[in-house]
Amino acid sequence: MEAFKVIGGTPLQGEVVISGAKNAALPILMSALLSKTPIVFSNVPQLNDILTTVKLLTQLGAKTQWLADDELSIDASTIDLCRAPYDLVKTMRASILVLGPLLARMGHAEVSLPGGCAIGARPVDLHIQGLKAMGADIDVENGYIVAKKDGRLNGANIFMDTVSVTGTENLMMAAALAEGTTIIENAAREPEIVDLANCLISMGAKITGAGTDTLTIEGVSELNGSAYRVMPDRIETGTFLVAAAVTQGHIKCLNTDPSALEAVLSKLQEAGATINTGDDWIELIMSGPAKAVNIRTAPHPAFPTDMQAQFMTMNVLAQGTATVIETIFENRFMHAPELQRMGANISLEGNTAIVKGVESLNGAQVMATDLRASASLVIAGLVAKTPTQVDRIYHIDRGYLRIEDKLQALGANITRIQVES
Ligand SMILES: CC(=O)N[C@H]1[C@@H](OP(=O)(O)OP(=O)(O)OC[C@H]2O[C@@H](n3ccc(=O)[nH]c3=O)[C@H](O)[C@@H]2O)O[C@H](CO)[C@@H](O)[C@@H]1O
Ligand SMILES: C=C(OP(=O)(O)O)C(=O)O
Repeated sequence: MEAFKVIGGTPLQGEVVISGAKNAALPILMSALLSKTPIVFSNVPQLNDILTTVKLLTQLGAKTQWLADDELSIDASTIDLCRAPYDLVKTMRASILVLGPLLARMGHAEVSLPGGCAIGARPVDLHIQGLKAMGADIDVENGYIVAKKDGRLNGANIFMDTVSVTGTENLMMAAALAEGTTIIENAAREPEIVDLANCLISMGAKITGAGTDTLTIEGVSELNGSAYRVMPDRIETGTFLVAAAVTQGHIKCLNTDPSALEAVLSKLQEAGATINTGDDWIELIMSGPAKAVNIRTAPHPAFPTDMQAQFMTMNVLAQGTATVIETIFENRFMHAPELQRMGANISLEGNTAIVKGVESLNGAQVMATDLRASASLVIAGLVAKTPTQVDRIYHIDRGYLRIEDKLQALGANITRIQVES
């Protein structure tokens, strides 16, 4: 098994090129299932989750080909299978995103129920309810969601009880090929929703309201894509900015989009960072210890849950005491006990963490439990007084492209090592 060995003490300095967004690329690549023509996607990060997606699309009968490191061609004109099997879904929950497109295109989809994961139960009831409202007949059989519809799905008025990112994406993709108009209320407003909508529109879909809480989708009978460029990864960007802030460094993130990171940038400024931005870059300068900042996660445009763990590490070493409230996932504090093993002062009560800043952390052997928790532990390692080993980094490889290469280029001492499993 692989782990990271991190030797702390060097402020991050220099420039880092941000990759395409995992959470935008996943639904966008799945949307190729709706197109009768081949599409070339660019700015696609070759992350483990993306490779799983390519495997899934290939199993369904699509032809996929990497044309360059970050350029992928998908031809789904030939899909012939409608089943996403458990062995793929269990490694990547986002496989649920084939449900809407397959049902809309083929009138039939079988997708393994994802089950829970380290950060919470994560049900998919809203995906199912929305598709039922569009006329689908859906049952759960032997752990699989089995969905059928004779003819096209029907447009429907759908109110989502809880704001769900992939739920909104699944329904938006299904509605794009439905007969009639679908209105999704209380829709997610994340930038990745806007990116998916733009991709679908480039394929001929009629969608308005992306980025607001009401989406209107007028179904069309056929979609034909040609090319689409995935947006930059706002969470990778935020992670590098926090790493630079914690190490009191000075970095510039290139190929990114500051407008997708407003809540994160404003919290970094509150912590004492100087932030400069251009159209596609963000510079951060931190010349002293961070000030503690309170965080409350909530759907976009509020502070993203995917940045909570990284900010917890910043607060662990900050001046003062911070309250961190996680409102999206019921078990997303798994990094806290690992940070405590490095000397952090954190007390947990339900969905609230009280973090009292300490002067320094000691290195330790710690275990990554999920994607962003792993990032928070790597950041802690970058400033710990003694070496840190972060185990189970297959979590981090799901969402960060060559993170050790990018951190090394900024001056960090981090290496990938083999350890006994
Ligand atoms: C691939 C991807 O884009 N992943 C992101 C997506 O996950 P994902 O789309 O899975 O997260 P959701 O937005 O659906 O989850 C938000 C909340 O809604 C609940 N819920 C969701 C669906 C449902 O049918 N029923 C239900 O109760 C969830 O348990 C959770 O409490 O959004 C999350 C919230 O911003 C991010 O942390 C993930 O990085
Ligand atoms: C939770 C995340 O991803 P996923 O929904 O793929 O588990 C994440 O990107 O932080």
